[in-house]
Amino acid sequence: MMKPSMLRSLHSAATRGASHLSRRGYASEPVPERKVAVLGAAGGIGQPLSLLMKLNPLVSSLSLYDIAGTPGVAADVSHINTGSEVVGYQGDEELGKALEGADVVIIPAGVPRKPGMTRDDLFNINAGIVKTLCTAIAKYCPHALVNMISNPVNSTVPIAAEVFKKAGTYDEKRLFGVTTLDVVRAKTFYAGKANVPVAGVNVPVVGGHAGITILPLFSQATPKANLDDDVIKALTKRTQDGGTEVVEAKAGKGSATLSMAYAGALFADACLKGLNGVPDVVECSFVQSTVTELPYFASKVRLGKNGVEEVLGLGPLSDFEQQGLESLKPELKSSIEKGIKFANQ
Ligand SMILES: NC(=O)C1=CN([C@@H]2O[C@H](COP(=O)(O)OP(=O)(O)OC[C@H]3O[C@@H](n4cnc5c(N)ncnc54)[C@H](O)[C@@H]3O)[C@@H](O)[C@H]2O)C=CC1
Ligand SMILES: O=C([O-])CC(=O)C(=O)O
Repeated sequence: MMKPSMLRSLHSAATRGASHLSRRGYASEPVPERKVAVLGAAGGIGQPLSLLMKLNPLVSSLSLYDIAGTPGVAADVSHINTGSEVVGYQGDEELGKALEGADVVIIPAGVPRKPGMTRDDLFNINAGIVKTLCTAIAKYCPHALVNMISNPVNSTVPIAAEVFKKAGTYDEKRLFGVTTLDVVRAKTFYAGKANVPVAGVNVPVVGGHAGITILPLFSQATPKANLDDDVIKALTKRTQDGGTEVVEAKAGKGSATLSMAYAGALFADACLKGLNGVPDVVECSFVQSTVTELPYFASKVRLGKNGVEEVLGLGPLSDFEQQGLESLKPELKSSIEKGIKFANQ
């Protein structure tokens, strides 16, 4: 995955004038041409995410789509002196062109929460947006890896799967709910309490992406720290409520955008590395799963040339985590079923 140090090296590459980086990896190996499409590119997440993807040397073509505002965002981002070509597409009639030939499609299109709302309160608007966009993906780039950011992720991923199944293009290896922000938060909060440098911290986060369905596994966090049970409980709650913390702080002006753009860029980078054959790329993601009895579940996933290479198991859980796992299942199950039902109406 893209480490913070890599963002620094991307920045210095960009400031050196890195046109050659679109075709060359870090070890001077030629890397394949890759098209990445961002759907919702003019939004709060979409804009900084487009910027970060423009800095990624694994991207050769960056396609920025939204219902409005993309000409400006694309013109702006295109002036950055990295190698990728940037094209903006606006409105339904340009969606096909935006998607054609895409290797990775990132979807941050949809409305964000306001204080007092749950992610599920976004369902009525975002479910329809995701359904429309996935119908076009099935038509124009059926083999792309789809990175779903739009909430409620616990329902939008099943919606996408059903749309792809109906179109006859579903491949469970290619559909991902982006839960990377939960991991990013868990790492940050853990490093603070454990008093260790955050750059070396790892924390798996499993389950789903809403409230108690977000289950950080601090018992597996590295480096190990002897944190008291009440500290682990507080860290777990803060990770579960991380999105709400930002929604409240923004006081009606939306939800996490900058940290989400960072997390989305990390996950897309991991997908590109996997596609390019880089070994041992492992990230947590909400995918089709047999890890529990639920059909979709977030856990560590090994990424490869076809997307998901292996869905990894949960590993040993503490009693507290085991309880958290049992408590999250009913909510996650009903969010998944809601998505499936909507897509088949
Ligand atoms: N998975 C995660 O961890 C996170 C997910 N989110 C979710 O990401 C979504 C976007 O959040 P923001 O960027 O803050 O919202 P925003 O409102 O700032 O941007 C959304 C963008 O989507 C565009 N859009 C709407 N309908 C569209 C369509 N049919 N096709 C293409 N674009 C369309 C809008 O024009 C807008 O530019 C929300 O659903 C939010 O809840 C936010 C943070 C974290
Ligand atoms: O909380 C929200 O609505 C946005 C989100 O998913 C997050 O920040 O984790």
